[in-house]
Amino acid sequence: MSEVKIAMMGGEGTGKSALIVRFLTKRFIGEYASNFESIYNKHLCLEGKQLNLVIYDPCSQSQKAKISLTSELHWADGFVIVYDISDRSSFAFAKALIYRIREPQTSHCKRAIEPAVLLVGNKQDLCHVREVGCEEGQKLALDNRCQFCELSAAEQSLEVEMMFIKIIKDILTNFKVKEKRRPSGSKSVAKLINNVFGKRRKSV
Ligand SMILES: Nc1nc2c(ncn2[C@@H]2O[C@H](COP(=O)(O)OP(=O)(O)OP(=O)(O)O)[C@@H](O)[C@H]2O)c(=O)[nH]1
Repeated sequence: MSEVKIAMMGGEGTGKSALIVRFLTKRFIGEYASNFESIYNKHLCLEGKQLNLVIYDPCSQSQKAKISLTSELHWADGFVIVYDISDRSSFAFAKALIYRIREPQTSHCKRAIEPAVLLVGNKQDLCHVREVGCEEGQKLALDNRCQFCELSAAEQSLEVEMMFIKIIKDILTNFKVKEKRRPSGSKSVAKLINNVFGKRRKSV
């Protein structure tokens, strides 16, 4: 069974826990504990495949502490970066996180394939006090090879589900690309070994 690991990142109070709880339980409860980090597990079947989904929800901490992302970059297959459309500073922080994930030095951490990233503008129900335009989110995502959506954890259960499905599908596509690359690599190693031992056998 494939394991899919997602890290939820973003500024304080942007709705990371609310999105996870909405996805897992279809409920919005309003207040969520934020003084400890959590790992959620869910079994699901997608496109006929059984998956074990693991979601990491960090505890509330200073933005400076969160920006390093070192352990998350080693651990996660994909990131959901959340900002609050009614809070411009949370968008600036989302941007910093995306730049950190996409910076070239980061790629050596874990992979030859860059992680899937989905940028989420949450709290769309607060559009009357909007500080970040939808097109700004779209542009940030497009410029940095991320998916994008705007939604409301408070009001939109289906959209939240679709958002998680979207990032999971992107991660599965990355797994397939990795899988395709592996056999050709091992084939060339096998060929090399054969050549060496083949030659030796001949000379005996
Ligand atoms: N209006 C509105 N409020 C929301 C929405 N999503 C979350 N909230 C509220 O925003 C506040 C913070 O939500 P959390 O889910 O705790 O946010 P978080 O990002 O996990 O917070 P930290 O762990 O402290 O960083 C709570 O009061 C939620 O009820 C939304 O879609 N609309």
